[in-house]
Amino acid sequence: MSDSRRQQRVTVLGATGSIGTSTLDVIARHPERYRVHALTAHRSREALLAQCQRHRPSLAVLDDERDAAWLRERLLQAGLAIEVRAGQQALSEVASDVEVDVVMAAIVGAAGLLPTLAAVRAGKRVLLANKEALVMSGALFMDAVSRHGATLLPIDSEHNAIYQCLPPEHRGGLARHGVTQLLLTASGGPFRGWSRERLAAVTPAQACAHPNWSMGRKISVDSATLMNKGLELIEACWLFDARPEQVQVVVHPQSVIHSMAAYSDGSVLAQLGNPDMRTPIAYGLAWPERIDAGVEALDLFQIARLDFEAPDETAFPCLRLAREAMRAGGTAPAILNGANEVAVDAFLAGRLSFPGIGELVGEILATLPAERGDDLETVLGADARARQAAHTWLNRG
Ligand SMILES: NC(=O)C1=CN([C@@H]2O[C@H](COP(=O)(O)OP(=O)(O)OC[C@H]3O[C@@H](n4cnc5c(N)ncnc54)[C@H](OP(=O)(O)O)[C@@H]3O)[C@@H](O)[C@H]2O)C=CC1
Ligand SMILES: CC(=O)[C@@H](O)[C@H](O)COP(=O)(O)O
Ligand SMILES: [Mn+2]
Repeated sequence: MSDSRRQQRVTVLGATGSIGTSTLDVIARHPERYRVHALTAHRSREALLAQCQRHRPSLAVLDDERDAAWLRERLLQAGLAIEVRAGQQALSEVASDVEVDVVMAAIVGAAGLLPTLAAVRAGKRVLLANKEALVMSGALFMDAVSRHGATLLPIDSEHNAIYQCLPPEHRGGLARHGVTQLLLTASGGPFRGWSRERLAAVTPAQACAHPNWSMGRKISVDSATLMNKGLELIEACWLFDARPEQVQVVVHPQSVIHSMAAYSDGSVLAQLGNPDMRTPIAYGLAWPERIDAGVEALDLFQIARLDFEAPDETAFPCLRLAREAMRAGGTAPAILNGANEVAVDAFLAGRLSFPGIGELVGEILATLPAERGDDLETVLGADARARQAAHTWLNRG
């Protein structure tokens, strides 16, 4: 086996989540190519124990020391020599470990920023699902990718699609490669076509019932508010060196076209496939090769039609707020993201209405001034201030 075909050692951050379990599914199909080095979870100790028994990593990480002690004990009883660590720092350690080749960044939210950056700074192949990390720290994240020679592969289905539709060396300005626009598809979520009035009474269960994708609760709510598309617009700007004006959001309810790139000669290249995250995950793991992902072949006769419409930014203001935050620059996207995470938690806990998510994020963006966001301390400070202001807004009389 040549060096490029040596077994790759993979750390999966957020292993117990939707992306994490899909990643392990793809890895298990190719034992000759991949070996699991480390698996991490926040609190799901039973799920992590089952994954350790199945995938036999060298290391496992949980947030709390008591959960870690519980896992250590169970692994010992099972006769498995797996080291268990606890806490935030341990996440960055297993992401940057010299023995690791590939890191799947699949922790949800801002909690993924430091371990993902640790993987980037260690020059790993980083498979980026955790879009919030890039949204928060855009310039410094992309700068770290260049400076440390990391290989960044987008896993978010739309960005993975665009990556596949662009020429291999696309950085340095889209225009140089004849690309005129990126067409970012959106399903429209479970409330596509609903009025603002009707949205007032929606429940967390309704918001989490995505029409096409099975995902974690936070991103499902983001899809329902269109904040997911807003975060993805910002993500696309950083990944592909695009201005917000160069990214057009196209509602496509079937989620079969995962996104497109338009060229100056009139060509539009699209990537299609069944809505199954194992496709972009397999692409990221194997790039530039292709491997079986266990995904059913696309049957166009069964799909029969593909529809397109413009997003409704009146009923769903979060997309506009994200675009404005990207235009404002600096720490504005970190403020948007921090406020949104607090708002989504409050909505899921029954403390905020669905339209309240956009209202809260809009209010925090309007009140907190954005600063230049060139260093990590400033980004983390903006995130903390946004969260504090959002909690104050929620607790107001
Ligand atoms: N699901 C999807 O199809 C897609 C997801 N993404 C992005 O991928 C990321 C993961 O999404 P998804 O898999 O749906 O999320 P899930 O909620 O399903 O999983 C999140 C994972 O992160 C862990 N986690 C949560 N909070 C923390 C924390 N504070 N510290 C450490 N680990 C933590 C969870 O552990 P535990 O189980 O213990 O809580 C779990 O393993 C998100 O950024 C999302 O936007 C992007 C495109 C598609
Ligand atoms: C699978 C994936 O990439 C999600 O981000 C998905 O795009 C969510 O669907 P929406 O288009 O509804 O936001
Ligand atoms: Mn997506």
